[in-house]
Amino acid sequence: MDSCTSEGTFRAPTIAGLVLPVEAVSQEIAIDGENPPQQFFVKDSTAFGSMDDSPPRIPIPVIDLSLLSSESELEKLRSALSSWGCFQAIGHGISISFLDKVREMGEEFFSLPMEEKQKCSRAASDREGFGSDVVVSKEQVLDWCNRLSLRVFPEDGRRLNLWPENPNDFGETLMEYSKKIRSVMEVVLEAIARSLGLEEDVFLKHFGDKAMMQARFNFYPPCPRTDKVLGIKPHSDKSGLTVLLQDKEVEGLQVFKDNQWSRVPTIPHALLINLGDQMEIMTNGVMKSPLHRVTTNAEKLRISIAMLIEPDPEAEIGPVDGLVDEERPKMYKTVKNFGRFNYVCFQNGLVALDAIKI
Ligand SMILES: O=C(O)CCC(=O)C(=O)O
Ligand SMILES: [Fe+2]
Repeated sequence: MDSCTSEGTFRAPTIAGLVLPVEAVSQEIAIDGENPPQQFFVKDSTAFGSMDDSPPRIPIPVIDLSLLSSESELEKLRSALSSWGCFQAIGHGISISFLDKVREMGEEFFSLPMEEKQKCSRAASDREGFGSDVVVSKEQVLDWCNRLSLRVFPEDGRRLNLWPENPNDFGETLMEYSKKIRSVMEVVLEAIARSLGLEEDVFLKHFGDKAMMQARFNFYPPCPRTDKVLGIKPHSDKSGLTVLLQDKEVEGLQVFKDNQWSRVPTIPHALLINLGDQMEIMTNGVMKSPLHRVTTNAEKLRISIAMLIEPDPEAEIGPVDGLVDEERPKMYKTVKNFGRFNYVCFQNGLVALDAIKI
Protein backbone atom coordinates (compact mmCIF):
# COMPACT_ATOMS: atom_id res chain seq x y z
CA MET A 1 0.00 0.00 0.00
CA ASP A 2 1.06 3.50 -0.61
CA SER A 3 1.47 4.14 3.07
CA CYS A 4 2.22 7.35 4.84
CA THR A 5 2.75 9.43 1.79
CA SER A 6 0.58 12.45 1.61
CA GLU A 7 2.06 14.79 -0.89
CA GLY A 8 2.54 18.28 0.33
CA THR A 9 2.24 17.23 4.00
CA PHE A 10 3.65 19.94 6.21
CA ARG A 11 6.70 18.80 8.18
CA ALA A 12 6.20 20.14 11.69
CA PRO A 13 9.18 21.43 13.70
CA THR A 14 10.67 19.17 16.38
CA ILE A 15 12.29 19.55 19.77
CA ALA A 16 14.07 16.98 21.98
CA GLY A 17 12.70 14.13 19.89
CA LEU A 18 9.18 15.50 19.94
CA VAL A 19 7.30 16.78 16.94
CA LEU A 20 5.39 19.98 17.67
CA PRO A 21 1.77 20.47 16.68
CA VAL A 22 1.24 21.16 12.99
CA GLU A 23 -0.89 24.10 14.06
CA ALA A 24 2.13 25.48 15.97
CA VAL A 25 3.45 27.31 12.93
CA SER A 26 0.95 30.04 13.50
CA GLN A 27 1.65 29.99 17.25
CA GLU A 28 5.15 31.36 17.27
CA ILE A 29 6.66 28.72 19.47
CA ALA A 30 10.11 29.90 20.44
CA ILE A 31 12.55 27.02 20.25
CA ASP A 32 15.55 27.30 22.54
CA GLY A 33 17.79 24.26 22.29
CA GLU A 34 16.22 21.24 23.95
CA ASN A 35 14.24 23.27 26.49
CA PRO A 36 10.48 22.90 26.38
CA PRO A 37 8.89 26.07 25.02
CA GLN A 38 6.57 28.01 27.35
CA GLN A 39 3.52 26.47 25.68
CA PHE A 40 4.31 23.20 27.50
CA PHE A 41 4.46 24.76 30.97
CA VAL A 42 1.62 24.05 33.34
CA LYS A 43 0.54 27.50 34.45
CA ASP A 44 -2.20 27.15 36.99
CA SER A 45 -1.09 24.60 39.51
CA THR A 46 -4.51 24.51 41.18
CA ALA A 47 -6.17 23.26 38.03
CA PHE A 48 -3.66 20.49 37.62
CA GLY A 49 -2.89 19.65 41.24
CA SER A 50 0.60 19.15 42.55
CA MET A 51 3.27 18.25 40.01
CA ASP A 52 4.74 15.74 42.47
CA ASP A 53 5.86 12.82 40.34
CA SER A 54 6.16 10.34 43.19
CA PRO A 55 2.89 10.39 45.12
CA PRO A 56 1.82 7.28 47.02
CA ARG A 57 1.47 4.09 45.12
CA ILE A 58 -1.91 3.03 46.45
CA PRO A 59 -2.68 -0.40 45.10
CA ILE A 60 -5.16 -0.25 42.26
CA PRO A 61 -7.45 -3.27 42.33
CA VAL A 62 -6.20 -6.27 40.34
CA ILE A 63 -8.96 -8.34 38.77
CA ASP A 64 -8.62 -11.75 37.18
CA LEU A 65 -10.87 -11.76 34.11
CA SER A 66 -10.84 -15.55 34.02
CA LEU A 67 -12.61 -15.59 37.40
CA LEU A 68 -15.47 -13.25 36.54
CA SER A 69 -17.98 -16.07 36.73
CA SER A 70 -17.49 -15.98 40.51
CA GLU A 71 -19.58 -13.60 42.59
CA SER A 72 -16.61 -12.42 44.63
CA GLU A 73 -14.55 -11.36 41.58
CA LEU A 74 -17.64 -9.68 40.12
CA GLU A 75 -18.12 -7.76 43.35
CA LYS A 76 -14.45 -6.71 43.22
CA LEU A 77 -15.05 -5.41 39.70
CA ARG A 78 -18.13 -3.43 40.72
CA SER A 79 -16.35 -1.95 43.68
CA ALA A 80 -13.19 -1.09 41.65
CA LEU A 81 -15.15 0.71 38.95
CA SER A 82 -17.40 2.61 41.32
CA SER A 83 -14.48 3.85 43.42
CA TRP A 84 -11.35 3.97 41.25
CA GLY A 85 -12.93 3.79 37.80
CA CYS A 86 -10.06 1.57 36.72
CA PHE A 87 -8.35 -1.70 37.52
CA GLN A 88 -5.44 -3.86 36.44
CA ALA A 89 -6.73 -6.83 34.46
CA ILE A 90 -4.93 -10.15 34.59
CA GLY A 91 -6.17 -13.52 33.31
CA HIS A 92 -7.14 -11.78 30.04
CA GLY A 93 -5.78 -14.59 27.85
CA ILE A 94 -3.25 -12.51 25.89
CA SER A 95 0.25 -13.94 26.22
CA ILE A 96 3.01 -11.81 27.65
CA SER A 97 5.10 -12.52 24.54
CA PHE A 98 2.38 -11.03 22.35
CA LEU A 99 2.04 -7.99 24.64
CA ASP A 100 5.79 -7.54 24.34
CA LYS A 101 5.54 -7.77 20.56
CA VAL A 102 2.98 -4.97 20.56
CA ARG A 103 5.20 -2.87 22.84
CA GLU A 104 8.21 -3.52 20.59
CA MET A 105 6.23 -2.53 17.54
CA GLY A 106 5.48 0.82 19.18
CA GLU A 107 9.12 1.25 20.19
CA GLU A 108 10.29 0.46 16.68
CA PHE A 109 7.94 2.97 15.12
CA PHE A 110 8.86 5.79 17.49
CA SER A 111 12.57 5.11 17.09
CA LEU A 112 12.37 5.66 13.34
CA PRO A 113 13.90 8.88 11.98
CA MET A 114 11.48 11.77 12.32
CA GLU A 115 11.24 12.05 8.56
CA GLU A 116 9.98 8.49 8.34
CA LYS A 117 7.43 8.96 11.15
CA GLN A 118 6.21 12.16 9.60
CA LYS A 119 5.14 10.21 6.54
CA CYS A 120 2.19 9.18 8.73
CA SER A 121 1.55 12.74 9.99
CA ARG A 122 -1.93 13.80 10.88
CA ALA A 123 -3.24 16.76 8.91
CA ALA A 124 -3.92 20.03 10.74
CA SER A 125 -7.06 19.67 12.90
CA ASP A 126 -7.26 15.96 12.15
CA ARG A 127 -6.86 13.61 15.09
CA GLU A 128 -5.82 10.56 13.16
CA GLY A 129 -2.20 9.83 12.27
CA PHE A 130 1.14 10.71 13.86
CA GLY A 131 1.71 13.98 15.65
CA SER A 132 1.24 16.13 18.68
CA ASP A 133 -1.81 17.71 20.36
CA VAL A 134 -4.49 19.24 18.20
CA VAL A 135 -4.34 22.90 19.16
CA VAL A 136 -7.75 24.39 19.78
CA SER A 137 -6.82 27.45 21.83
CA LYS A 138 -3.88 29.83 22.24
CA GLU A 139 -4.05 29.25 26.00
CA GLN A 140 -3.73 25.51 25.62
CA VAL A 141 -0.92 23.84 27.53
CA LEU A 142 0.75 21.30 25.28
CA ASP A 143 1.39 17.69 26.27
CA TRP A 144 4.97 16.38 26.20
CA CYS A 145 3.81 13.54 24.06
CA ASN A 146 3.57 12.39 20.48
CA ARG A 147 0.84 10.03 19.41
CA LEU A 148 0.10 7.71 16.59
CA SER A 149 -3.69 7.41 16.48
CA LEU A 150 -5.31 4.93 14.13
CA ARG A 151 -8.89 3.79 13.83
CA VAL A 152 -9.03 -0.01 13.79
CA PHE A 153 -12.80 -0.68 13.94
CA PRO A 154 -15.11 -0.59 12.11
CA GLU A 155 -12.85 -2.13 9.50
CA ASP A 156 -14.21 0.01 6.69
CA GLY A 157 -13.20 3.10 8.69
CA ARG A 158 -9.49 2.27 8.62
CA ARG A 159 -7.35 4.87 6.92
CA LEU A 160 -4.55 2.61 5.82
CA ASN A 161 -2.61 5.45 4.20
CA LEU A 162 -1.79 6.58 7.76
CA TRP A 163 -0.65 3.16 8.97
CA PRO A 164 3.13 2.75 9.17
CA GLU A 165 4.78 0.37 6.74
CA ASN A 166 7.74 0.23 9.01
CA PRO A 167 8.05 -2.03 11.02
CA ASN A 168 6.73 -4.18 8.23
CA ASP A 169 4.44 -6.35 10.38
CA PHE A 170 2.85 -3.29 12.01
CA GLY A 171 -0.54 -3.62 10.31
CA GLU A 172 -0.82 -7.36 10.85
CA THR A 173 0.16 -7.15 14.52
CA LEU A 174 -2.15 -4.23 15.21
CA MET A 175 -5.10 -6.02 13.61
CA GLU A 176 -4.43 -9.14 15.68
CA TYR A 177 -4.05 -7.10 18.86
CA SER A 178 -7.26 -5.18 18.15
CA LYS A 179 -9.23 -8.40 17.82
CA LYS A 180 -7.87 -9.69 21.09
CA ILE A 181 -8.65 -6.41 22.84
CA ARG A 182 -12.17 -6.44 21.41
CA SER A 183 -12.74 -9.83 23.06
CA VAL A 184 -11.36 -8.50 26.36
CA MET A 185 -13.70 -5.53 26.15
CA GLU A 186 -16.68 -7.79 25.48
CA VAL A 187 -15.85 -9.87 28.56
CA VAL A 188 -15.51 -6.72 30.66
CA LEU A 189 -18.71 -5.06 29.36
CA GLU A 190 -20.70 -8.23 30.04
CA ALA A 191 -19.24 -8.55 33.51
CA ILE A 192 -20.00 -4.89 34.32
CA ALA A 193 -23.62 -5.51 33.34
CA ARG A 194 -23.84 -8.64 35.50
CA SER A 195 -22.19 -6.88 38.42
CA LEU A 196 -24.99 -4.29 38.28
CA GLY A 197 -27.71 -6.93 38.08
CA LEU A 198 -28.49 -6.07 34.45
CA GLU A 199 -28.88 -8.20 31.33
CA GLU A 200 -25.44 -9.32 30.21
CA ASP A 201 -25.63 -7.70 26.76
CA VAL A 202 -27.09 -4.36 27.79
CA PHE A 203 -23.91 -2.35 27.18
CA LEU A 204 -22.74 -4.39 24.22
CA LYS A 205 -26.05 -3.65 22.49
CA HIS A 206 -25.46 0.07 23.04
CA PHE A 207 -21.99 -0.17 21.57
CA GLY A 208 -23.54 -1.88 18.55
CA ASP A 209 -21.94 -3.44 15.47
CA LYS A 210 -20.48 -0.10 14.46
CA ALA A 211 -18.62 0.44 17.74
CA MET A 212 -15.45 2.37 17.09
CA MET A 213 -12.05 1.32 18.29
CA GLN A 214 -9.05 3.55 18.11
CA ALA A 215 -5.45 2.57 18.81
CA ARG A 216 -3.38 5.32 20.37
CA PHE A 217 0.37 4.82 20.68
CA ASN A 218 1.70 7.39 23.14
CA PHE A 219 5.36 8.36 23.13
CA TYR A 220 6.90 10.46 25.92
CA PRO A 221 10.56 11.36 25.34
CA PRO A 222 12.72 12.35 28.33
CA CYS A 223 11.86 15.86 29.46
CA PRO A 224 14.30 18.34 31.02
CA ARG A 225 11.50 20.12 32.98
CA THR A 226 9.59 17.44 34.88
CA ASP A 227 8.65 20.12 37.44
CA LYS A 228 6.68 22.11 34.88
CA VAL A 229 5.69 19.81 32.06
CA LEU A 230 3.23 16.92 31.92
CA GLY A 231 3.18 14.03 29.49
CA ILE A 232 -0.61 14.29 29.34
CA LYS A 233 -2.66 16.80 31.27
CA PRO A 234 -5.42 15.62 33.62
CA HIS A 235 -8.30 14.26 31.62
CA SER A 236 -10.85 11.53 31.61
CA ASP A 237 -11.22 9.38 28.52
CA LYS A 238 -14.27 10.18 26.43
CA SER A 239 -14.39 6.55 25.34
CA GLY A 240 -16.66 3.83 26.64
CA LEU A 241 -13.73 1.76 27.83
CA THR A 242 -9.99 2.17 27.43
CA VAL A 243 -7.55 -0.71 27.61
CA LEU A 244 -4.05 0.51 28.28
CA LEU A 245 -0.83 -1.40 27.79
CA GLN A 246 1.69 0.39 29.94
CA ASP A 247 5.40 0.65 29.38
CA LYS A 248 7.05 -2.42 30.87
CA GLU A 249 9.49 -0.48 33.01
CA VAL A 250 8.80 3.23 33.11
CA GLU A 251 5.90 4.46 35.22
CA GLY A 252 4.22 7.81 34.70
CA LEU A 253 0.48 7.28 34.84
CA GLN A 254 -1.38 8.69 37.84
CA VAL A 255 -5.04 8.46 38.80
CA PHE A 256 -6.88 11.03 40.90
CA LYS A 257 -8.82 9.50 43.78
CA ASP A 258 -9.84 10.87 47.18
CA ASN A 259 -8.37 14.25 46.28
CA GLN A 260 -4.91 12.99 45.59
CA TRP A 261 -2.87 11.60 42.74
CA SER A 262 -1.80 7.97 42.98
CA ARG A 263 0.85 6.34 40.87
CA VAL A 264 -0.28 3.40 38.79
CA PRO A 265 2.34 0.70 39.07
CA THR A 266 3.40 -1.18 36.00
CA ILE A 267 2.52 -4.87 36.01
CA PRO A 268 4.11 -6.20 32.81
CA HIS A 269 1.46 -8.84 32.04
CA ALA A 270 -1.54 -6.73 33.10
CA LEU A 271 -3.79 -4.44 31.06
CA LEU A 272 -5.04 -1.32 32.77
CA ILE A 273 -8.75 -0.92 32.13
CA ASN A 274 -10.21 2.54 32.48
CA LEU A 275 -13.87 3.34 32.37
CA GLY A 276 -14.54 6.23 29.98
CA ASP A 277 -17.07 9.10 30.11
CA GLN A 278 -19.59 7.27 27.95
CA MET A 279 -19.81 4.33 30.35
CA GLU A 280 -20.06 6.70 33.31
CA ILE A 281 -23.08 8.17 31.59
CA MET A 282 -24.55 4.78 30.64
CA THR A 283 -24.22 3.59 34.24
CA ASN A 284 -25.84 6.85 35.42
CA GLY A 285 -22.73 7.73 37.39
CA VAL A 286 -22.64 4.47 39.36
CA MET A 287 -19.28 3.79 37.80
CA LYS A 288 -16.64 6.47 37.42
CA SER A 289 -14.59 7.73 34.52
CA PRO A 290 -11.39 8.58 36.40
CA LEU A 291 -9.32 11.70 36.03
CA HIS A 292 -5.79 10.68 35.13
CA ARG A 293 -2.57 12.26 33.91
CA VAL A 294 0.94 11.29 32.87
CA THR A 295 4.05 12.85 34.37
CA THR A 296 7.35 13.24 32.54
CA ASN A 297 10.66 11.54 33.22
CA ALA A 298 14.01 13.32 32.97
CA GLU A 299 16.03 10.29 31.86
CA LYS A 300 13.85 7.68 30.30
CA LEU A 301 11.40 7.64 27.47
CA ARG A 302 8.07 5.94 27.99
CA ILE A 303 5.63 4.34 25.58
CA SER A 304 2.05 3.25 26.21
CA ILE A 305 -0.63 1.88 23.92
CA ALA A 306 -4.26 2.81 24.58
CA MET A 307 -7.13 1.06 22.81
CA LEU A 308 -10.29 3.10 23.10
CA ILE A 309 -13.70 1.71 22.31
CA GLU A 310 -16.70 3.94 21.81
CA PRO A 311 -20.33 3.29 21.01
CA ASP A 312 -21.48 3.83 17.44
CA PRO A 313 -21.09 7.62 17.03
CA GLU A 314 -24.57 7.81 15.50
CA ALA A 315 -26.17 6.20 18.56
CA GLU A 316 -27.74 8.29 21.29
CA ILE A 317 -25.98 7.63 24.60
CA GLY A 318 -27.76 7.84 27.93
CA PRO A 319 -28.21 5.96 31.18
CA VAL A 320 -29.45 2.41 30.60
CA ASP A 321 -32.78 1.20 32.01
CA GLY A 322 -32.42 -0.32 35.43
CA LEU A 323 -29.98 2.26 36.77
CA VAL A 324 -32.46 5.11 36.95
CA ASP A 325 -35.01 5.13 39.73
CA GLU A 326 -36.44 7.45 42.38
CA GLU A 327 -33.40 7.13 44.57
CA ARG A 328 -31.05 7.55 41.69
CA PRO A 329 -32.50 10.10 39.29
CA LYS A 330 -31.15 10.39 35.82
CA MET A 331 -27.90 12.38 36.11
CA TYR A 332 -26.74 12.58 32.56
CA LYS A 333 -28.28 12.81 29.19
CA THR A 334 -25.44 12.40 26.79
CA VAL A 335 -21.86 13.37 26.04
CA LYS A 336 -20.62 15.39 23.17
CA ASN A 337 -17.09 15.97 22.11
CA PHE A 338 -15.94 18.93 20.11
CA GLY A 339 -12.23 18.98 19.49
CA ARG A 340 -10.59 18.02 22.75
CA PHE A 341 -13.40 19.51 24.85
CA ASN A 342 -15.87 17.22 26.50
CA TYR A 343 -19.35 18.51 27.12
CA VAL A 344 -21.46 16.46 29.42
CA CYS A 345 -25.12 17.16 28.95
CA PHE A 346 -26.99 16.79 32.19
CA GLN A 347 -30.63 15.94 32.39
CA ASN A 348 -31.63 19.44 33.52
CA GLY A 349 -30.22 20.86 30.33
CA LEU A 350 -26.97 22.28 31.64
CA VAL A 351 -23.89 21.69 29.63
CA ALA A 352 -20.75 21.36 31.68
CA LEU A 353 -17.51 22.17 29.99
CA ASP A 354 -14.61 20.68 31.83
CA ALA A 355 -11.87 23.11 30.95
CA ILE A 356 -9.05 20.99 32.27
CA LYS A 357 -9.77 18.35 29.69
CA ILE A 358 -8.25 20.51 26.98
O1 LIG B 1 0.30 6.77 28.85
C1 LIG B 1 -0.52 6.47 29.69
O2 LIG B 1 -0.23 5.73 30.63
C2 LIG B 1 -1.92 7.01 29.65
C3 LIG B 1 -2.37 7.49 28.31
C4 LIG B 1 -3.74 8.11 28.33
O3 LIG B 1 -4.24 8.50 29.34
C5 LIG B 1 -4.47 8.24 27.07
O4 LIG B 1 -3.94 7.89 26.00
O5 LIG B 1 -5.64 8.69 27.12
FE1 LIG C 1 -6.39 8.79 29.05
